[in-house]
Amino acid sequence: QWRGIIAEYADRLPAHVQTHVVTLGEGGTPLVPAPALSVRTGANVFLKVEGMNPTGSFKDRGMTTAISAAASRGAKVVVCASTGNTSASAAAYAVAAGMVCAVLVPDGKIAMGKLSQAIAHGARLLQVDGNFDDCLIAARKLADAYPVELVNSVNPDRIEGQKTGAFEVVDTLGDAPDIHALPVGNAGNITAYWKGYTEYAESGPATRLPMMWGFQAAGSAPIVLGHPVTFPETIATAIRIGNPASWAQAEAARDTSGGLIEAVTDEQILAAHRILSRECGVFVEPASAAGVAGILMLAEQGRVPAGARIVVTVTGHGLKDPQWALRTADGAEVTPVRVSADVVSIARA
Ligand SMILES: Cc1ncc(COP(=O)(O)O)c(/C=C/C(=O)C(=O)O)c1O
Repeated sequence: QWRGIIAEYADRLPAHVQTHVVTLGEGGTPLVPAPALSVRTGANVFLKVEGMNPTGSFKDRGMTTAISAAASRGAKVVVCASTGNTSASAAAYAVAAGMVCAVLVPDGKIAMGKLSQAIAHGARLLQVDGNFDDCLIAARKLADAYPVELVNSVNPDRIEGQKTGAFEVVDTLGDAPDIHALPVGNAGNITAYWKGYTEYAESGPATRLPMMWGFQAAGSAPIVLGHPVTFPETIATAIRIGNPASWAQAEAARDTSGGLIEAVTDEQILAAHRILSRECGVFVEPASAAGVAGILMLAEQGRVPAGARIVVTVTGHGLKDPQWALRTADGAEVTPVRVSADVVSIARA
């Protein structure tokens, strides 16, 4: 029985997250071979399916550690800014910890699945008339002015939890991959994976380090452009972030690993989203497909080393934002059937 990432990686996590453990069994997510992507890229591609976490995204890895640390300090209220998944996760773990949770989300720019989670868990929802970046400024002010814990990825306990994704990849594959690709929004996740890979290489069991390949949405690509984006725009609302909190750390991961951070268009994201569901059997929300869009783009440019072992983190479940499957479906095949009819012959037709 998987015991959650704090118990499974206790020797790799700080003591202060272990005195009062709050867990929903996060982590231990599937590493799925993706032959359809291997054929398309000429590499050997695996998907780290983070939608299989308790609240449907990788955020749970960092929330178990951040909320556990807050609980050990006797916190009663947690607050976070979010494009949706952080708030869904914070709301669930706050309930598990018996805490009150306040979330600040950009008005009208949060996917329904995520909003439903925050509401279901009884979070205090503050819809900010602005973007995620405005929400984060407000959340920081709240945490400065009141005795509430800020659980955004500026909180180092979040990064500590999220680095376990890298540990699991190495524990499953036997070593680090040649390349690790993933979406980049607030840039906590690329920072966390790089931290995990370097720790596993320093003291073993990894014998090597991957290149980190991060991908931003073209309409919301501050790190690619080299300056903040005041009005970020992308259908991948989870990564619609113009001024990443972990900007410098993401650049360090890119440069130290000899990797890259580039942009993919919404069209490329939606094409990858569809390949994942129609050819790999993995249903993700749009932002989660950015890493796959990225390796497909680089393959088209002849920049994917032949036979390279690539792990792509797909970060959130498709049920978070189901409209993208419905809207782009090419007319779902619906055949009317009367119960009395000979269903077999109809199905065969
Ligand atoms: C599905 C999904 N994929 C990728 C990202 C980008 O990760 P970071 O680069 O670590 O920010 C997010 C981030 C979401 C939030 O930032 C939030 O929930 O506030 C996400 O939900």
